[in-house]
Amino acid sequence: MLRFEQVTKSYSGGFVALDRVSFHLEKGEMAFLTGHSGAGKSTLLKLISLIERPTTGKVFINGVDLSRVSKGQVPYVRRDIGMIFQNHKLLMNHSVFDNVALPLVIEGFSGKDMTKRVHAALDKVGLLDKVRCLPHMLSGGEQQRVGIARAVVNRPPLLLADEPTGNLDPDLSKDIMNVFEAFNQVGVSVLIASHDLSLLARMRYRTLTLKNGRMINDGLTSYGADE
Ligand SMILES: Nc1ncnc2c1ncn2[C@@H]1O[C@H](COP(=O)(O)OP(=O)(O)OP(=O)(O)O)[C@@H](O)[C@H]1O
Repeated sequence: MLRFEQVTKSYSGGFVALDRVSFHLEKGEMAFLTGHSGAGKSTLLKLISLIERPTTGKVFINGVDLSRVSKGQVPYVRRDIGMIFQNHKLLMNHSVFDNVALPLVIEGFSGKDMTKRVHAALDKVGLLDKVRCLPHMLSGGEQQRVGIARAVVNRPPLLLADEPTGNLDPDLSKDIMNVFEAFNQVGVSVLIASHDLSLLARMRYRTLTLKNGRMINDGLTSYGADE
């Protein structure tokens, strides 16, 4: 599904944010990406979503070499990726429906087709009853779930989340993780960047650990939260 081969990313000025990183995320796999602040987590996600390009090395999604993807083809690659952010970037003066529908509007959907898909996505995150609300009428956890519904509304095979539980208390974080697990159980590949070590330890998924841009660990978490 997703493969990094010896990927290095230097930003202008020469700072090396990622240093020869290699890993493979299988189709239908769920994994965490962790590491200290500045370790390179967001940079790694940006290389997958083509916000940034590697300095050297290659990134593949479903066998497609992203270095061969031209600027004009970027939107087509992004269709296969659902992105979820910590601050969920909702349009605050638009309804929950409009926020979730946005990716479909961009793709040219309208009418019943669009409504059906938006309702299905909101149903999956448990927010069908909030469809007419404005985001400010929702709690932080609910707003995050709207962000997830928007990310999955065009049914991408890969979900990327950057600190999706950053502002949430442990119970709400667990709710959000349950939503990701439910998508994973129907075959969606999921990669979640998080520095919440206790959450990672509770979840017991494969964890990729970055330190100063190097991948220093790839395996089950061993933070020992509930041993
Ligand atoms: N556009 C940029 N130009 C120059 N340096 C950058 C740029 N983006 C990130 N960096 C640097 O690259 C390093 C890695 O940043 P990145 O955002 O990937 O880290 P992170 O692990 O996601 O950190 P955090 O957990 O704090 O979000 C940092 O030292 C950062 O300052």
